[in-house]
Amino acid sequence: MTPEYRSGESSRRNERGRERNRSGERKFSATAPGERTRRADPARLVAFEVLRAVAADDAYANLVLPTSIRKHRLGRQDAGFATELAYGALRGQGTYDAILSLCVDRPLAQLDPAVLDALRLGVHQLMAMRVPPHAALDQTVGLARAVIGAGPSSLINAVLRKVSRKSFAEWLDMLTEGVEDPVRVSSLRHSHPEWIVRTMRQSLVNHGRSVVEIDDLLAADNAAPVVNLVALPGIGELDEALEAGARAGELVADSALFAAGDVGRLESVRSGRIRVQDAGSQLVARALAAVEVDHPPEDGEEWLDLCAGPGGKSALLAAIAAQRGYRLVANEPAEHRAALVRQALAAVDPAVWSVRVGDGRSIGESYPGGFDRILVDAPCTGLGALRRRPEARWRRQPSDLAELGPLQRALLAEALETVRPGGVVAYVTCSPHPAETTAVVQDSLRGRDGYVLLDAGQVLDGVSKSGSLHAGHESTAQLWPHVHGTDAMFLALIRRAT
Ligand SMILES: C[S@@+](CC[C@H](N)C(=O)[O-])C[C@H]1O[C@@H](n2cnc3c(N)ncnc32)[C@H](O)[C@@H]1O
Repeated sequence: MTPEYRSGESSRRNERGRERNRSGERKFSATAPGERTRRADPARLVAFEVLRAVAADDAYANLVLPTSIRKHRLGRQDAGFATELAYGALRGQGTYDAILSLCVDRPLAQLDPAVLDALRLGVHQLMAMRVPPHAALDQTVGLARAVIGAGPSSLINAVLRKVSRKSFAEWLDMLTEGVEDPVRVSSLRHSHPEWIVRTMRQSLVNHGRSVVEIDDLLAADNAAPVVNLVALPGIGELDEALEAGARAGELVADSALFAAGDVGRLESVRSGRIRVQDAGSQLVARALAAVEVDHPPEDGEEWLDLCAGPGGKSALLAAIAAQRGYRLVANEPAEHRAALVRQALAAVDPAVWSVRVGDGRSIGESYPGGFDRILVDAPCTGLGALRRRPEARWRRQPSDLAELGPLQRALLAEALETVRPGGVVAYVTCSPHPAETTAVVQDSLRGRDGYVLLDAGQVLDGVSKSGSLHAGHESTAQLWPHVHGTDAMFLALIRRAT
């Protein structure tokens, strides 16, 4: 069935895409579901398309969403509403399904997957978006009628009515009443799979923090991250972004936080002089650039980004290298990602950098002279960036860790062999999981003489604005979303003795 679009709805949305004029009272339409709207509100249709593409085609929400927003020509407010709805429903899926299980008369697995996605969208509007209940019901039924058919209208209407009878806090209390396992409680309250909750508890302790922080950490995963910007040193200025409403970043130099809409409207961003990059990524790249190298070559250092795609850290490193008269090789095995690296580096003098397309595990063969600084930003589970990838928590499996472990160790081993005496390797992941952070570093250094673990926390402090991040623990460093407002980046710095 071809969806029809309804105008006017968007005029009730405010700047952040939230709906205005919500009264405390729960009102429902007096009209029977079969007689109500058969049209899909374009913003809700976009959110529905995103959920369907994620579930049915294994798509990434952050890639599908902009395409769908463009296809349906959403304005800024509607785009904000669609983003909050799609991302919120995906992040909240675990908790929302638990609520729905208490309101549907059969196992959720027996529902048409499209109906289940429509219900999740309805629940998110009711529980987290302050959409008036009658609008959430009417619009979800209208969406379902337009894109799925009339069949499930009554079911959707009845289920969402049940959901709307309690507040989110009341549902959470009901779901967790009598549950003694703290992992299960956190999983239900913060919509994370139990294995990830367990992993995060272990990660906090492993990196010298307390397990009582777990709820703050999981809650931080559920908050939309503010867009972080970096002005490439010597190339970009933040003026335009600041004039457009950005505020200077508190963690690291040349950074800003931009919460004023589409960052693509800034010319400095379009030209690549300013880039979107999490402050944690900025900090770890700057830490590698800041640490001392023993006996640096007189004709300038050679730097390597071993796992460069899509090129965020390469761009920052290359800009710093350019300021110092150094050179950077950015290596990436996937051709399409190598193309993104070239794009990311385009604003930096091309005499400074080159891109190699190849497996990092054998890079030493191509560069027998080695490098003075090597960044190993290893392929990892990305468990430290769940707030950025709303569906990732449901897709990742504990078995991913076992698969990635040998690759992470092989890449770090190759970097340790390829770094020049006196040079430094930075091992970085956007995951705090001990299996891909400290265990990889310890295994790689075991039995290998002549390598020293530097105090990464101290080096990070040195490149931070405050001078005191409290990220270090036993020589390595771990940033956290709930503490630093960054992705959970891990950093180890290893120097090869001269
Ligand atoms: C975490 S990402 C790097 C992010 C990047 N440093 C940035 O800041 O934009 C890991 C990258 O490693 C690449 N990779 C996977 N296998 C690799 C290998 N064998 N050698 C080198 N890189 C590899 C992936 O394609 C991916 O682009």
